[in-house]
Amino acid sequence: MANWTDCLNFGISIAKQASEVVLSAFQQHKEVKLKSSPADLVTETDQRVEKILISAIRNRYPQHRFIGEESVAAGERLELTDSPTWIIDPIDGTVNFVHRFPFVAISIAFTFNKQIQFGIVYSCVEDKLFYAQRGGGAFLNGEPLYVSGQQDISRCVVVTEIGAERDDVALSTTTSNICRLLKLPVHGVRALGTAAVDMCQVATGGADAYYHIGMHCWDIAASAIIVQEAGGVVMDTDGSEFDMMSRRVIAASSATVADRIAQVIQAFPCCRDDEDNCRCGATGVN
Ligand SMILES: O=P(O)(O)OC(CO)CO
Ligand SMILES: [Mg+2]
Ligand SMILES: [Mg+2]
Repeated sequence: MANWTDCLNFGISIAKQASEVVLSAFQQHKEVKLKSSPADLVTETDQRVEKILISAIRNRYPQHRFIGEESVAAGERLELTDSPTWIIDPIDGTVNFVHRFPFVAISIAFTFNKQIQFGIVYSCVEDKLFYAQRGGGAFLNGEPLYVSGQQDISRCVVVTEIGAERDDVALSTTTSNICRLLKLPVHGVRALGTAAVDMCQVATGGADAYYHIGMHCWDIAASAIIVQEAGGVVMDTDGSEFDMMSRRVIAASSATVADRIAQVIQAFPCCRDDEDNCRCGATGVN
């Protein structure tokens, strides 16, 4: 079996370099364009960082393939094959980036035979580097990470996002899911504005669970393996096996907590990332 450590180390080094671009633009005025909805934003820095990452990786690994948020938004086909593939979100938390709310991350996952081999989430402003390689444990700035192990939903801090979908069905489902969780009760519900960093909170034990319907593979693939390698559970919101293309995810400190959240929340219709006519995330509103 291939050992992808060289790729992981290269990914970490280019994520750190690219974060300099994010940080130098962070305090500046940004030109903002809309994508799939008025809450789905893109800036020149998102596009620039994705180009920097892809060209550096392509230079070093010319045979590898890519799924990049902004390349897909520009019309590139989203297709996961068995080839080594880098799944890139150049800025996870673009709304935060635009507003200078200090949680923005570069998220890089790597798959082979369609299985996630490693994940890197670099929370740029916090200078926190989360990473994990399959079978090798999860780390934050070099220190091992462990989930809380919490089994009791009524003692959980649960992280989620409101998301970019603002149609009536998505909004009412999203808000009623939060109400149902609060009534269980849980200790609290939180949202940092970046799915990648949200999920990494579960890996640190600072939160006990994360769930969302409507995120894309580039938002969640890297942090999914980080949560799993920290001892957590990642599954679909319907309780089935995690599928990064399904746009539904629960990441939790234990199977008990994940199952309880799956029982409580409802999903709204959301086309799969790898569906041919799914234009979710593609430039539609400008
Ligand atoms: O900022 P991005 O990459 O659009 O991602 C959002 C999801 O919509 C936050 O995770
Ligand atoms: Mg994102
Ligand atoms: Mg992004």
